[in-house]
This record gives sequence, structure tokens and C-alpha cells, in this order.
Amino acid sequence: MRIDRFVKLLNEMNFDGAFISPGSNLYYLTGLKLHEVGERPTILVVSADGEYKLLAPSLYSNVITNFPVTFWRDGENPYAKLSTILGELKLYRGRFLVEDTMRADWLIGILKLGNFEFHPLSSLIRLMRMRKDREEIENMKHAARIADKVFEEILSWDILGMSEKELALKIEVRIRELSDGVSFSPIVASGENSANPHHEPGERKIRKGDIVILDYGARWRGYCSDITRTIAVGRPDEKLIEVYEIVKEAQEKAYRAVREGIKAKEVDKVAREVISEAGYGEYFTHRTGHGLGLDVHEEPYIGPDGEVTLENGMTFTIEPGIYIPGLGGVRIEDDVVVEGKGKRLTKAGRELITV
Ligand SMILES: CSCC[C@H](N)C(=O)N1CCC[C@H]1C(=O)O
Repeated sequence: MRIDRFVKLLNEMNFDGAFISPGSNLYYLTGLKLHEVGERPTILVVSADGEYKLLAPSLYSNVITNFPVTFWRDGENPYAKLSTILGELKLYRGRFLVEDTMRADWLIGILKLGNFEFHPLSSLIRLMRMRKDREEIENMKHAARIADKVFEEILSWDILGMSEKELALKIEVRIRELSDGVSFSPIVASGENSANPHHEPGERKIRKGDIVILDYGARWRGYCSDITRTIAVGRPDEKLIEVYEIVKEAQEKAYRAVREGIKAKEVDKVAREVISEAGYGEYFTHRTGHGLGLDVHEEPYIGPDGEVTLENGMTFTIEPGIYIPGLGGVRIEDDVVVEGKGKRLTKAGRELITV
């Protein structure tokens, strides 16, 4: 089980234990899929001795079976129960890993129960999660195939006159029909809105001459895909057509630079150089990519500061972009796995398509 490997690493790195709240790390280590948001304390306590126990609200009692757990009911004090767990596991002080995103009130509750020094869980678990095993990669390939299929379908829709919001909803519905859910709320950015890399789809209607950025992803058994394609509705501004070709070249060259043993920042540099040499460096305002897996953004990050050396089994995006305020933007994104060299998981065409 992954938790055994985790305990081994805890010992190697001189940690006494870990506190893990619901989310992708809990799922990765235990297979338990619990809601991430909620005020009811839900905490997995792991000791470096290899023992572990979950504190969970009793409303999960039908879901959590065959797992060491102490339930607490609404009206009871969860921290009194947590204190008992800590006594059972003999954890009173020491160096502990704690989930990076744990709620502050839970953290404060834990801190009152012992003399704990906290360190971010990501510092250790990244070493496990960055390299995907065969099953994880199969799930990612499936999620990527769904993203490709949705893109093919979008091209057959009549999007002229649709609002960004309407198109984003239609994409989301189709992803949900084909998968376990969306990786994130789809981005549809049309016309001048495409100059905002994280544009939130709004009421703007898609019109002739628009460039439209479509950025979305599907989940399959927890694993994400994340694809961006930029399409034209009619003939867009000549400058954006030129920009499209530059981004395409940057994406292709960065993809070809991917190989086992190269540093993430070297891949970023390749994309950045193409864009800078074309005179658009200041308009490439984000990193070239990010790791992808159970989370849509995880390690390794493919940016100018990316010190991670790429290894087989690592999965990430390659997504350079150019964004010109008042005019529009272009981004092309694929998901990639390292297998000696880089292999694309998303395979939708990258030529500029006019609908
Ligand atoms: C999770 S919302 C953003 C999803 C998008 N696919 C994405 O990851 N990016 C868009 C701009 C760059 C990149 C990012 O690093 O945020």
C-alpha cells in the first residue's frame, strides 16, 4: 500500500508523523474520497511507527469501512476524540507533516493537543506523486482522450452568437457525460477577453472575427486532463494569426525538448526563447506548464525556476501563450508524459482551425 511507502519516507526524513485532511493526498495514500470542503474536522493521523487512524464525522460511517477510524457525532467535541487518537498512537510532540491546505481552525485545534512542529506535507509527498505508475498513466490517457473527443465535438457546434458562459456550460455538460467530472471550470475567452489567461466566461457573445481560447479538462478515476486550443471564428486580426504560429512553434519546440534527465526550467527556456525572439516575450506572462495528476496543478512546474529534473512517468502540460491587452491572446496546451522523451497524451490538431 502507498501508505507503507509514505511511512518509510517519514522515517527517512526524520518526521514523527503526519496530519492529513481530505483531498488528493488522502485519496492517493488511502483510496478514501471524502469531501474537501466542510467545517467538520476530518483528519488522518499517521505515526512514523506505521500506525494510522482517521478522525471522521459520523455522517461518513456508511462510506468509511475497513479503515481504522474514530467517528464523532455533531454536538460532540472532535478534538477530544483526536486527543484520544494521539494517545493511542503515542504522538505528543515532534516534527509533523501537515496537509498544505488544512483549515486554520483544525490546525489550531491540533496545536492545542501537543508540542508539534509543522512542515508542509507537499515537501515529502511530492516525491511520491510526481512519478506516475502505469495505472495512473492509463487513467490520464483516458482523461486526455475525453478532452480530445470534446474538442472534436465543439468544432461541430454552431458557436457563433453563443455567450462564453453558454459555451462553457455546454462543454462542462459534455465532459460530465463522458467522464467522472471536470478538472476545473472550463475557460472560454473570446475576442479581447482571450488576453486574460484565466478569463472567467461571461455574457460576451462570440462573433465573427473572434479568436476563442477553450481551456478545459476531464477527470477519470480522479486523474485530470487539461487541454487548451485556440480557434478562429471567421478571419481574426492578422497580428493574432502571426501570434498563433509563434505560439504553435514554441509549444512544438518545448514539447520536443522534453526528455528524461532535462531540468524543467530548460523546457520552459525553449518556449520562452521562441516567443522572445519573435518580439513577444513580455506578453508570455506565465510558466510554460505545470504537473498534472490527481490535481490540475501539481509538481513538476515547468517554469523559469523549475529545478526538478524530469524523470520517466512524470506528467505535465506544455502551454505557452501570448496575451496582448485590448487585442486578444493565443494559448496551445497539451498533456505530456515522459517516457524517455515526451509523449503527448492529448492529441487534438494544433493547426489554427476556423469555424
Ligand atoms: C485551474 S484554472 C487554470 C487552468 C489552465 N489550464 C492553466 O493551468 N493555465 C492557464 C494559464 C496558464 C496555466 C496556469 O499555470 O495557470
